[in-house]
Amino acid sequence: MPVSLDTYRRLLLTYLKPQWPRVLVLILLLAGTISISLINPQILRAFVDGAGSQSALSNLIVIALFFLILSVLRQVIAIAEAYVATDVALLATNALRADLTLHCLQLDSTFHTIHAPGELIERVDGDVSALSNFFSRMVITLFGNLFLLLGVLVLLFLVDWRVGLTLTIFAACAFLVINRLRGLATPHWEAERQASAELFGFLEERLAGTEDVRSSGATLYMLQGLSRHARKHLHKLRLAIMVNFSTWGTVTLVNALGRVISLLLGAYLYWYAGISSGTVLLIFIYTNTMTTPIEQIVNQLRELQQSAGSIQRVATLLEVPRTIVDGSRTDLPASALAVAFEDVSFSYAENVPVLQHIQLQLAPGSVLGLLGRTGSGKSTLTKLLARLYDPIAGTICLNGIDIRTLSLDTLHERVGIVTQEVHILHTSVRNNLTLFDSAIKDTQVLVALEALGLHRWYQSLADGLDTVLAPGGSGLSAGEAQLLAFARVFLRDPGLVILDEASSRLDPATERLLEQAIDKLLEGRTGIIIAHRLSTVQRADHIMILEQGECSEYGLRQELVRDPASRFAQLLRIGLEEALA
Ligand SMILES: Nc1ncnc2c1ncn2[C@@H]1O[C@H](COP(=O)(O)OP(=O)(O)OP(=O)(O)O)[C@@H](O)[C@H]1O
Repeated sequence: MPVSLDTYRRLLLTYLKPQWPRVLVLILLLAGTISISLINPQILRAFVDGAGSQSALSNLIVIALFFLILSVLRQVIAIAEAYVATDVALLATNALRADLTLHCLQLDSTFHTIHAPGELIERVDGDVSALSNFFSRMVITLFGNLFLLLGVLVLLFLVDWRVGLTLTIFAACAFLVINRLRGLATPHWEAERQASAELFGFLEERLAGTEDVRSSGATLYMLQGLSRHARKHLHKLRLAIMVNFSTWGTVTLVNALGRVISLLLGAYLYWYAGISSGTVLLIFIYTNTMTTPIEQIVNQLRELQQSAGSIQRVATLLEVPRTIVDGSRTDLPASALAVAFEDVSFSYAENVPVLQHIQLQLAPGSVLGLLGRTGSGKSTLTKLLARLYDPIAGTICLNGIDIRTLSLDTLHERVGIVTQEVHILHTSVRNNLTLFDSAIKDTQVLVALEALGLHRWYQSLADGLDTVLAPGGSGLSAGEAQLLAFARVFLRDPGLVILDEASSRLDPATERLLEQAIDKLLEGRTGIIIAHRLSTVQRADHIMILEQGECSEYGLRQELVRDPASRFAQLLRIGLEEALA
């Protein structure tokens, strides 16, 4: 699909406008090189004609020196131009990269379910890098070359109108040919970048699951998949290069034709119109100078073709709307929060209900134990509270405020979630706990570690809070990783804590440590715990049992325990851990 001019315009305006002084310098430098390119052939003509008419040697030396100075100056300007252009490109691409990253982070979970992280990395990095030339040179060079071409044609008209007219017709024909070629390769480059993104997506996904791949003996299968993706990429790349190459070959032929025309014209006018040999040289050099901008324009168009794929994909990504609309209210209290679900229903896909008509009232400071078999919708219910998704019906309130009207920052500050899957970042312990919030002091971090029973672990660290943790937390036990996740939430001091208890069995000592940490975490806070263990369930004031997305039982734990007919009492009799397995 061709990229609309409006897309180009919007991207350029958004990312070049903030750095207009640099862009202005770049334009001035470009104007300098254009002027020198137009003046140099005139000097050469003066030299050749001067030599032909046996002008004084001193005159010729002055002309040669002038030519030399201008040539050096042109190089200096070219270096400055490259420097400023790189600056402009990096600033623009970094800003775009930051915008895309932010946009991806803000997109809802449905989007992230469809797009693998590797694919997004390729989008945010690969495609944006491919756009760097677009920002730094493409438009400026395109216009610069266009001006150079116009300047050459005007000067050729001044030499002789027949020369000017012939070469203008040639330039127009050359443009028509080139224009027809424009856009031919775009779909091929788009397909190439898509194949590249898929290759990266595949690699990322498989490398993230290295242990599973190895332990399940799927290495060969994975390599076959990799080779399939690599083959597809190679095929698309080859096709795109071949289409490009044919464009390029045609342009070279057109340029050679231009040189031949200028030589023939020069020879004709030398014999029949008496122009000087210097002027013949001038016509040839100007025609040469003219073929350069035509070639460069094609070059730029070629790169534009290449980047059109990236531009299209970046623009498409930026246009993916956020289904989760940010609210503006920030007036949640700093204390424990009341939670209410009013007839909430949700589904990931149409007509496949995952939660149906959920009613729930939790007073500030109380704890809900959420039970249910795997796939019953427990995690989904907690995701709705963090607004990773919005319900399709019903309302969720915190302290009587519909969470859709709350600012997402406030919501995420006041609702802390610990999932079973703890993401440990490859950075210092401090950063892992504060999540780069420099307002959190080291003393607070140490208090959190102490409170959650991690002080022994902390003392074993070689560099204290500066100790860098291995990527993915591979150096940590499951219990330690869970406790670190608790500490993260503890430091943010939320009013509601959601805890997806680890279902894996831990050794009794670690389990005790986790129990104490959970107590500490819930102190003075409202809690929702997806519980797998009896000991955890016992700290809940309310119990909710989900079955296939519906609430099959909800009430005060003590009352449910006392009622032998209750589902909860049955679960306790069977044994919670066995019943929920
Ligand atoms: N991102 C998603 N896209 C589509 N369906 C999903 C998604 N996440 C979960 N589901 C489906 O929704 C249903 C409820 O899943 P959910 O993870 O909430 O259950 P759960 O009770 O928390 O299970 P578990 O105890 O195994 O974590 C399941 O059928 C699951 O397959």
